Amino acid sequence: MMKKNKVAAIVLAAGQGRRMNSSVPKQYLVLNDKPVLYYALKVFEDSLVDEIVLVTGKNQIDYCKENIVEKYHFQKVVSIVEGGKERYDSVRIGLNAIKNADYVYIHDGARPFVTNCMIEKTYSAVQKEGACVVGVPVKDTIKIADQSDYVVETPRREFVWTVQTPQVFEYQLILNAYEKLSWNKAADVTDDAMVLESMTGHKVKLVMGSYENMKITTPEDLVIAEAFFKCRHKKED
Ligand SMILES: Nc1ccn([C@@H]2O[C@H](COP(=O)(O)OP(=O)(O)OP(=O)(O)O)[C@@H](O)[C@H]2O)c(=O)n1
Ligand SMILES: C[C@](O)(CO)[C@H](O)COP(=O)(O)O
Repeated sequence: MMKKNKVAAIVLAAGQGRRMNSSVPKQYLVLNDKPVLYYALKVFEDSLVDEIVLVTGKNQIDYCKENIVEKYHFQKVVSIVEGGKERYDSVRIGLNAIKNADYVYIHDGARPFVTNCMIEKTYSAVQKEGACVVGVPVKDTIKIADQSDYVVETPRREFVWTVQTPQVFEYQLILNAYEKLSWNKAADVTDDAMVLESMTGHKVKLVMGSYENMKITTPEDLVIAEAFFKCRHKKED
């Protein structure tokens, strides 16, 4: 693939994993013999991305440097920075840590099943569209509810996707959007595309991801993720 642009990736690992309910933050839990965070870093390390900014939790920089970045020889990790209270704070810190980039990938360190194919597909899309996110069409029927749990709307399923990461943007575009984000709007933010949509109105293209590209969020997700790895090994045998 031809590439002359400068491409950066922010890998987020500064969350506390409250829903995982584990004393060790979920990004460091062991999955198939390696820390959860290893898998996303490995895919970005071996991809078209030029440099990676790793965003970690408070007092975790040295731990990550020794036990992940140096141990697994991730040479594209050019900086490790301490994240913020919410995901959007960590993204903003990550964006500011990038010195020079045309495009930026933003990825949850808690999503170990990102693939090189997703990275390449989104790279093609972002050069054309300026902003794209990986996602999958929903399989269930979705209901929009009111505050008392009564259904107020059933959107047509063919138009409903769940979105994942990576979310990929022209660097300056997403940086400007995050700079505009005020604290009262930030409270509702659950992904990066939403910041761009609400702050600039820029269109965001959906790119087909995979149903495997799950986020490790609650304890049962680890069981499912282990099963995915077992399945992969079986296929390789
Ligand atoms: N302040 C935060 C919060 C989240 N994240 C990262 O964003 C990704 C997605 O967030 P989520 O799954 O919500 O992680 P946690 O915040 O750790 O989980 P919880 O909401 O259950 O506490 C994770 O890779 C997480 O480490 C981050 O870098 N900084
Ligand atoms: C960005 C994200 O992974 C897209 O699905 C998700 O919205 C993160 O949400 P979380 O509440 O921080 O897990």
